Amino acid sequence: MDLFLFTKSSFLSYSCILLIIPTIIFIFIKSRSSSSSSSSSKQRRKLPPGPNKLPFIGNLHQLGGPMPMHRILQDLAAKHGPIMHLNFGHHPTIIISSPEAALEILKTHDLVFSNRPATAASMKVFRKGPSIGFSNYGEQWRQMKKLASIELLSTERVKSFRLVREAETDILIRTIHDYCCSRKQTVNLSEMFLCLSNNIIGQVAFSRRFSTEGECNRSEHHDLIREIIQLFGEFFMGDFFPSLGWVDVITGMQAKSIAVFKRLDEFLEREIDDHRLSSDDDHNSQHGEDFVDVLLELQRNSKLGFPITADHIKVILTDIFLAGTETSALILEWVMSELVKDSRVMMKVSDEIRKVVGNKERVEEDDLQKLEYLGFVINETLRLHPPLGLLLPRESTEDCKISGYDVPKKTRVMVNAWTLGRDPKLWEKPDIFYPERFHGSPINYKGNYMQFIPFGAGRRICPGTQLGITTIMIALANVLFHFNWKLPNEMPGENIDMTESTGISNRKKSPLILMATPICC
Ligand code: HEM
Repeated sequence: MDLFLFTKSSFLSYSCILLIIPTIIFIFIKSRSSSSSSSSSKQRRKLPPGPNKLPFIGNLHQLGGPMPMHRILQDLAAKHGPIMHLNFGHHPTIIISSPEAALEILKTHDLVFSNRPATAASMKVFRKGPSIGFSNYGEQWRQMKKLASIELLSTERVKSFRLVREAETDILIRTIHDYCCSRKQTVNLSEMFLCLSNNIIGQVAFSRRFSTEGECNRSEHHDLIREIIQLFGEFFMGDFFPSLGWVDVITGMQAKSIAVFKRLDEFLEREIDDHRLSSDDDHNSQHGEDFVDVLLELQRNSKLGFPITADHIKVILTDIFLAGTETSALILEWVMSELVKDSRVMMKVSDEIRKVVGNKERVEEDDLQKLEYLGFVINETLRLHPPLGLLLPRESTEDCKISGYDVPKKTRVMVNAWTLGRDPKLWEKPDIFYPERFHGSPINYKGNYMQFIPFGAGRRICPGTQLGITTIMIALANVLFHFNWKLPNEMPGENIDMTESTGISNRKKSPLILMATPICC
């Protein structure tokens, strides 16, 4: 069977259509004929699949399309079972949708499945050094991940950026206030949340804001990050059919990724040079050291026992920007969408915050631990809307058995975290947004409960969990403390558009535009 989903056309310039279409038809015919010839040769040889062989479902050539990939794979899993063998182009891939198999991949055989398959985009963006998110497992990767986890994203370091998060949240609240009271306008929360998380990461990494206070206009940097993230979701022919990598030259995809990478490289180079040139006295950030300071200091004192080059520094900063900006913003977008849709939960969580914070001017980070229901609301959103529905793909380094099936070396694996979070065998009424389900439940997002793995699990688990969750909690608590929210034009909350976009991250398709009413006026 061939499952052809070929609907995304943005990357095709008109002149390339002439070339691409015959190529696709050729591949289609070739893959059909090879699958039918192999099945007829199987019949001829009368070789039924062995007991350990994972049945082959078909070829999936997903180039975007109207449905997000995690949904397509969920539909297929409902038909073919929770462990499927598909080919993505030339790459044998298994898709995991059961908690037992996920546990085997992410925990029991974590080491075997700790590689990341290289993609055209990752090779361009990370061509200079070992990326934490996209490199294969190995000594260099271990060093980089340890460096990020201990020196940049540790509990202590995350706490040290508290003033940054609180100050940026204040700016967000002032901006919303200005929109709804002075300008009498609706609020584009999607843009504002992206601005917020971009500025928090900008401050934490470089002591720099990327947009003017009061405006959420898109800065050059803002657009650059968005373009890189989009690049990871784009179709590169070479990723599916390595021998057809030349098609990416003709379609302009290769030039596009080189150009984006060059802009990123120049931007990082400037930031690092500025930090090198400015003495400690000049350095006037609100929180002491930023990530570039920490990395330059580690480079100078060689404390880590391995050399850190300028390229290492750039790669780590790129990882953090790519992984840390959009993820937090899109969770905030989904939480607010779910709350507007369900007035009961909106009221309950807002009441909790207002009761706990009382007469204070704002919610501070010390208040967050008292906001139990807010925590449940965030968990429930992460269950229904994990930003990376398929986590990040992995690849096996040796032959292995999963749920009794043979999985050969170099097989790609995708774990469908989105499906696991909505499995009716694992969750009661899974499609209902019901934060109370986390009350008294031991289930958390730390990678030990396979039905709930929004941050992944095992060696490749997200190292930015704490920074991400703290950013989300402080922003959300303040947005709910200061304002009441509803859809514009008296539209009932249940009419909100909850359609998901396609691409690598699970965003809302349409921006979240709401009416805010300040509590104090
Ligand atoms: C709050 C929202 C976030 C979510 C839901 C999230 C989710 C994820 C997921 C699912 C993965 C892949 C895990 C796997 O393959 O098992 C990942 C990896 C990663 N995340 Fe996050 N993330 C978030 C925030 C952040 C932040 C704020 C940072 C850094 C500032 C960050 C840095 C990374 C890095 C570097 C990796 C690659 C880890 C590796 O491959 O070893 N993330 N994240």
